[in-house]
Amino acid sequence: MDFKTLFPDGLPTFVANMSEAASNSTKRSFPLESLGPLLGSQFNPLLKLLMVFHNTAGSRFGLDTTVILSIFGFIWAANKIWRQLWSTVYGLVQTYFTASISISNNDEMFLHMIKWLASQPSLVNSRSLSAETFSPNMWEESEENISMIMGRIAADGSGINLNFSNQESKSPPRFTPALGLHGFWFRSRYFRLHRKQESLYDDGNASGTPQFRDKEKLVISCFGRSPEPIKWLLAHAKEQYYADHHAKTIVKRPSPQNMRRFGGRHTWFQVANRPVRPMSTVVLDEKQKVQVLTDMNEYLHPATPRWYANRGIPLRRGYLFHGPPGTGKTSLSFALAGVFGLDIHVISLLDPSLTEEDLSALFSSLPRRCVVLLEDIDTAGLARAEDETKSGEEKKQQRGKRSGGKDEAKSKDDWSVSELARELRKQSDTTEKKGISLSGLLNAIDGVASHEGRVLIMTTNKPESLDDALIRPGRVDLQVGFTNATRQQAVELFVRMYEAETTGTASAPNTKATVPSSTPPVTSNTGTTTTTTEQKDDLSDVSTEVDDLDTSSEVPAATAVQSKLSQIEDASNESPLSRDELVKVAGEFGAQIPDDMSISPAEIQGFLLKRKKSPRRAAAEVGAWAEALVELKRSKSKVLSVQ
Ligand SMILES: Nc1ncnc2c1ncn2[C@@H]1O[C@H](COP(=O)(O)OP(=O)(O)OP(=O)(O)O)[C@@H](O)[C@H]1O
Repeated sequence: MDFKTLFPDGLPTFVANMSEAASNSTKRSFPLESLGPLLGSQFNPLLKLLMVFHNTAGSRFGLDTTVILSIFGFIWAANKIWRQLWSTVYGLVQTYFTASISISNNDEMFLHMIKWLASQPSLVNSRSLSAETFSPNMWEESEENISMIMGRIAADGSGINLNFSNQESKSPPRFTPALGLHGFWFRSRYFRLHRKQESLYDDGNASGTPQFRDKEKLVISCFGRSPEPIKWLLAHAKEQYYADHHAKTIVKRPSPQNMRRFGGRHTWFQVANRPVRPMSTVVLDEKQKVQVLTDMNEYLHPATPRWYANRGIPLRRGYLFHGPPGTGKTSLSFALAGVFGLDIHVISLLDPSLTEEDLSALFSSLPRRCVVLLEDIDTAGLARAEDETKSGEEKKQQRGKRSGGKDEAKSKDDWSVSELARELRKQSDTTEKKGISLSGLLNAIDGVASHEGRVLIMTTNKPESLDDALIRPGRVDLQVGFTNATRQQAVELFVRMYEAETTGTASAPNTKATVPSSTPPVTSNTGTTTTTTEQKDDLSDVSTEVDDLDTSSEVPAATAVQSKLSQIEDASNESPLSRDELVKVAGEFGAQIPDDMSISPAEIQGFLLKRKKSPRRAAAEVGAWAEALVELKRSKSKVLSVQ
């Protein structure tokens, strides 16, 4: 660096100038321009700007820029010191005067806390939020959404059909505190929430490619040396999460394979949260119902684990529900889960991604008490491994048969290309169809490391095709047989279908209706048929009016649609039946169901649903329908002539 150009008058003169400028505040002539060569040409514009500011501040406002710069410097230094001090004090307070609990997003507790935080107005109105799409399920539709849907008319121009095209637009996103620090009050206490995200190196995802995976964590802290207040908060959040649990049955299924690997709450995911199915809605022989209820109640009793342990019996209970399709096996499973307030975990053994290891992991991550439902166990293709089923001699014989009776097998060296290709295909087929073997399933349900406390329900349409090992006592403790509907059950289904409409109560019905001894010709019941024809006439009148509706403006049309809809409903509804009438019509209905039990409750329910507001019409039409259905089954056709 050329000091001569930098300090043409010599360094002492420069220093003297500097001190003169500093001491002479009236002149305010700090030689900023002399810094130019010192800083280099790239700082010239900045220096010029500073000089303009320096000159303006000095000449116009009488300010000394050195003082301003000193103030800024002081503020910066003070800020630095304050921050340092704050972080030291904060660290000390955090270490010695606060308690904290951290929750990983691998745990259910994370969901409880997030749901609770999302319901806190102070937090959802904060400036730093994270938004997520949140779709309420069928039973959580808001009033506002319902009226919005009711107000929209389908694009088919009918003027009466509802339109769901933008149903999602009205469900607001869910807001939760964003990543970072937040503070909130709960029961007069101040809590701090730190929502963190960490990236973890995951070396074996489903695709086999290593990658980074984000993992979230919530750290909740409060003042004081005891974590008790945080525990109360967590307990409260959990309570809120399960607030309506007594009225709902949570249905879970195994998570997708790439999630299952992470274990914990990622093993199972919730697919539904539906209202509890009342036991009374399952039409089944009362004795069987009571038997299974009592058995399960006894098993779930808090004293039972000790009783089992004292006798060295593993704490497991298994039920087999068998019977034709649509006879109520799944319905009873859900009703039982509802009665005992248990979650239901449904596993499909046909899931191609399910391995035996997965199955064991799924069983071992079940909650303490729950219902595990293995549906249609006969279709799962469970096979004993070849070694389990065949003796060595049998296998030898079979090999002999395969080689066409020749003793010496062809050496692999002698294979033709086509034989080689066939063998390779066979091998790849067997690897693809590996799935779950019988021993794999048995191991998962009652192996040494298997979960205790669960209730296992297996359903099947073909109990005779099940392996003896699967249904031996200890694995299946109680069998419940379901049959197609008897006449009496048809009566019960009928009463249950129309009861709410007639008496206003759907729960705890007391079906006193019985099938009359003689079958009355209800189809030729002229009174009923006349009513139906009249209703059809009414309906066509209303439809014509509805076609004339002006749908160009949405709001008046919405009101008009609602009023027309209620007119149509009124027209299709029959006059309400009194309790006695209902019992009588139900009896007439039941009497027309074939007594050879060839129709399932699901089929009867389907028939009634199509006439859900017309009990008399249902009773009038059931004879023809049942006849057509029986004929259809006999001819093995799939096309219904009467519905
Ligand atoms: N016994 C019954 N009581 C009341 N409703 C029944 C009964 N059986 C069937 N249903 C009705 O029929 C429908 C199908 O019943 P569900 O799924 O329970 O039959 P399933 O025996 O499990 O059939 P699948 O063997 O095909 O699985 C349900 O909507 C249910 O309400």
